Amino acid sequence: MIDRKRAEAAVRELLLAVGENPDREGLRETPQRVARMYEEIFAGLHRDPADDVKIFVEDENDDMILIKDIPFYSVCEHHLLPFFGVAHVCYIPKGGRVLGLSKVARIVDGFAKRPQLQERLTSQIANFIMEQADPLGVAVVVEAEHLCMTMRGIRKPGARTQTSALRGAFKTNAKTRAEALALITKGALR
Ligand SMILES: Nc1nc2c(ncn2[C@@H]2O[C@H](COP(=O)(O)OP(=O)(O)OP(=O)(O)O)[C@@H](O)[C@H]2O)c(=O)[nH]1
Ligand SMILES: [Zn+2]
Repeated sequence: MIDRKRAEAAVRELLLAVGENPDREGLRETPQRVARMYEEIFAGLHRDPADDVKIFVEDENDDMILIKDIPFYSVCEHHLLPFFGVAHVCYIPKGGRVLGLSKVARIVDGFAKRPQLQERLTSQIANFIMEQADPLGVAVVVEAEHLCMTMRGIRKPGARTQTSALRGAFKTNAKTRAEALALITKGALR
């Protein structure tokens, strides 16, 4: 669990360090509030993503399944600023084993709610689905905007980073990969 008291003390210390007065009216409850917020936005550190898995066996279904535009909010581990966007998760079930649709979004959330790197978020989702559902393949594409690149530093608002992780058939079979990437990037479902 997150050590709330320690987080509160650290936020108070940070306010002092930046030259603020943590005892002024508007800031008095801020350390508690921020500590509570960290419990929420870093909840994935203390949850087993396997708890979010539910698998159904669906008649030897081996057709591609794409869950598109799953919104997520994460925190970049370099600056502790948000990065956010959408994840697209595509997989081909094996032996009819399909994941509950909402569970895919829960898996994305669980890995997003930690100090993260976009590349690691992308590969963790793909690896986890491979381990848990043992599908023929998984393709995960994540598109995000990083506040550390837009509100500070290089300041390039609108710059978006796209990362992908391909496993199984999506890695080995160019046609399967092209089909998935076309569905994802062309917005066939929009
Ligand atoms: N690969 C990758 N880089 C990231 C991610 N989030 C932030 N970064 C980058 O991490 C790098 C950290 O660079 P540093 O030079 O250590 O930090 P900095 O001086 O604050 O860098 P600037 O952002 O360029 O001002 C920056 O280039 C960020 O854009 C991510 O999810 N993946
Ligand atoms: Zn950053």
